[in-house]
Amino acid sequence: MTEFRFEPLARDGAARTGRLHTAHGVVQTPTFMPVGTAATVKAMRPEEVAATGAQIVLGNTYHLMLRPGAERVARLGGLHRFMNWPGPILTDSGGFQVMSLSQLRRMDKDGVTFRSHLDGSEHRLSPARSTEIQHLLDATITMAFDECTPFPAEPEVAASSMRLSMGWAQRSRDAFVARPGYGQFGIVQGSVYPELRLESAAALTAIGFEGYAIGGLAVGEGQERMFAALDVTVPALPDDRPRYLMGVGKPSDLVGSVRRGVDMFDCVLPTRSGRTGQAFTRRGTVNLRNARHQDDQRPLDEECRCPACRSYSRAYLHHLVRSEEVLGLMLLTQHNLTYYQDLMAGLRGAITAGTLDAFAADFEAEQALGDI
Ligand SMILES: CC(C)(C)OC(=O)NCc1c[nH]c2nc(N)[nH]c(=O)c12
Ligand SMILES: [Zn+2]
Repeated sequence: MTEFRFEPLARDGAARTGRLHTAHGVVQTPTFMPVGTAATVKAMRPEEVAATGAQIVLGNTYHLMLRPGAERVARLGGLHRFMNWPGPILTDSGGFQVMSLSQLRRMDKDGVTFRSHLDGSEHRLSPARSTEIQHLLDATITMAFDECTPFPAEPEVAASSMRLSMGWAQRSRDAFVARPGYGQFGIVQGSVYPELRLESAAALTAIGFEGYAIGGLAVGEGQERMFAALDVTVPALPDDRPRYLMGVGKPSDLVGSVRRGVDMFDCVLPTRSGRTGQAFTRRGTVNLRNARHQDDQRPLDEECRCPACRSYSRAYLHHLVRSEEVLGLMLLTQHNLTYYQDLMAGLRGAITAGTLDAFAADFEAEQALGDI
C-alpha cells in the first residue's frame, strides 16, 4: 500500500524537484494544479487535462457541498469516479470560498454559517465538517479549514485571524481520518507580517501535517511582498514535506516562487483568462480579441505542442473568440494549461540540470519581448 511521501530529488539554490507519492499516483514537483472547481476543469475532458501534462487537479469543498452534495458524491463512488480523473485530487477546504462567494454569512469561533449563492439555502462549515466533506469526496489531499485573512489587514487583525485558523487547523487534524496514500495539509496565514508567518508555521509544524500550504497571499499585496513573505515562511517549514502556494499565479509568480522553494501551485488564471481570449505564451500574454490577429495565418505559438497551436491560425482563434464560440473556450484553455505545464516541466528540468538562474533569466527576457 502506498504511503503518502514527499521524496526530494534535485536541488538548485532554495528550489528543489521532488516526487509526491500518493494513493492515486505520483506527482512530479514543482507542479501546477489546474482548478476543477465543480468537479470539472472547465471546457476540458479529463483525457485532455492529462495530455497537457497535469498530474493532479484541485476541487472545491464549498462548491461540491452545495451541488451535487458531498454525501451524493460519496454514494456515487467518490470524486475520482464521478469526474473520471483517476489521478490525485486536492480539495480546498471551503472557508476561503465562503468568504468570497456567499452572502449572508455569520462567522463565529467554531466556523461559518452561510447561505448558498445558488439557492439561498443555509449551510454550516466547521473544521470537522469541512474535513468530513473532503473525506466523503475521497480527496487525495485534504486542506485544513482556515480563514483567508483579507488584505490589507492591521497586525492585530491579522494576528487574531491567523490564531483562529491555527485553532481550526488543530480541529481539522483531529477530524482527519488517516489512510495510506492520503494526506492533509495545514495552511500558513499571517498576512505580510514576518513574525505572524513564523508563529503560524511553528503552530502547524507542531500539529504535524503531511504537507504545508501558504495561504493568504496573492490577495492584492503584489509580487514583491508575496516573495518577501515566501522568503520568511518557506525556510520555517519542514524540508521533507511539500510546500503549496495557494491561488498562485501568473507565470512570473511561478518562476519566482519555485526559486524560493515552493513545490505546488493552483490558480484559475490559465483556465479563466483562456475563456476570455487571453493566451499565455513564451513572449508574454496575447489578447486574441484584438483585431490585429484577424488576418494572421501564424499559429499562436510556433513552439507550442497543443492542439490550438498545431492545427489553427491566430485568425481562426480570433474569429472563435469574437464569435464567443465554444471551441474558442476549449482551444484557449488547452493552450494555456499546456503552456503552464511546459513552464513547470522547464523549471523541473532546469533544477535537475542546475541551470535555474539561467532558465529564469531567459524566461524574463523572452516575456519582455512581447508578442509580435
Ligand atoms: C485571490 C486569489 C484567489 C488569487 O488568491 C488567494 O486568495 N490566495 C489565498 C488562497 C487561495 N485559496 C485559498 N484557500 C484557502 N483555504 N486559504 C487561502 O488563504 C487561500
Ligand atoms: Zn498552444
